[in-house]
Amino acid sequence: MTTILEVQQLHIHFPTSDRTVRAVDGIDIGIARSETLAVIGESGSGKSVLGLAVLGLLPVNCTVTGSVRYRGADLLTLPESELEKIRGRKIAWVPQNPAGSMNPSMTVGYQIGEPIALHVEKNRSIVRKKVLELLQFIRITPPEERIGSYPYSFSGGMLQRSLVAMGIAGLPEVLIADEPTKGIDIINRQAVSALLRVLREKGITLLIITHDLSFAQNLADRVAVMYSGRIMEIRERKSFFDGPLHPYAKGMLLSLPENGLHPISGKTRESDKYDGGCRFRFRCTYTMERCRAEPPLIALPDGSAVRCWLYD
Ligand SMILES: Nc1ncnc2c1ncn2[C@@H]1O[C@H](COP(=O)(O)OP(=O)(O)OP(=O)(O)O)[C@@H](O)[C@H]1O
Ligand code: NI
Repeated sequence: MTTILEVQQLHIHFPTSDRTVRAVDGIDIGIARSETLAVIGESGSGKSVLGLAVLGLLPVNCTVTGSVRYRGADLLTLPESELEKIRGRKIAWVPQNPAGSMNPSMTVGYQIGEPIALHVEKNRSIVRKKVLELLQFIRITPPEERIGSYPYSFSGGMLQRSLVAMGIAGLPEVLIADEPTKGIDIINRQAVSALLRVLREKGITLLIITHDLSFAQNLADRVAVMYSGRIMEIRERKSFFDGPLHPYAKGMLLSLPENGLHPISGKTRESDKYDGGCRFRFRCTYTMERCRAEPPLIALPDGSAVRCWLYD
């Protein structure tokens, strides 16, 4: 098993006038080639910022330490000219907001073709042929009619699928999808899920950021649960959904409608987060004296890991 992406001791902080937002606060994670990893966790836990770090697309107003290695090169220190050779070509991404991510004044076909023309093939008629194939692949048909359409004439689900097509057009090794099922109906969710499954079968490494647990369950090989900038649990998919270990992860599954919609009480308060103890202890039903000290990510015999003193 080859590790294609290796995140080590990653910290991404946003200094603001009155405090520092620790969006990512000490993440270590290795992603194997052809693996599908789902990153789940509540809003603001740092999922998107982690995804942006892997793309070398972090905003300028943050401070970053640690490393994100792709085939040995640290994406955090590579010069922009080198990053440009990787981004879009080797590591591509499907952004979070389909409506805002397409240029309204250019046809969808042109926009899907751009990464191909940029990275793969200069010949316009070959590019067009590949765009037609991609439209067929994402089931936007008939492709010959749709290739000249503008984004306004597409539904949210069609736009989302088009973004997937743009993401894979440059034939990347790694695809990062940020909330690919957000705001689209069940039919389109299934379509996006089916698309990503085909990519997975082709051996593309997938990093899926999602709130949608059933989506993660359908697709992922492993699941990483983030809370307040840290990974609380990282497990093989089936064992995670059969029995999550971390109290936050347990709470998350119990809050699903099919499990009776029991919400996790309390919410993350900024002041609770960074006193050196476990970030979740203010909402946890198992809190003990020890939780005043932040638990390490405790490795378990089956290769999974959980950040909780209960498992020490
Ligand atoms: N450019 C920025 N400037 C300042 N703070 C930021 C910036 N981008 C993100 N943050 C902060 O970093 C934290 C993590 O944000 P992030 O977008 O990664 O969360 P998320 O887990 O993706 O949430 P969601 O599920 O809502 O997309 C949040 O507190 C957010 O406000
Ligand atoms: Ni996000």
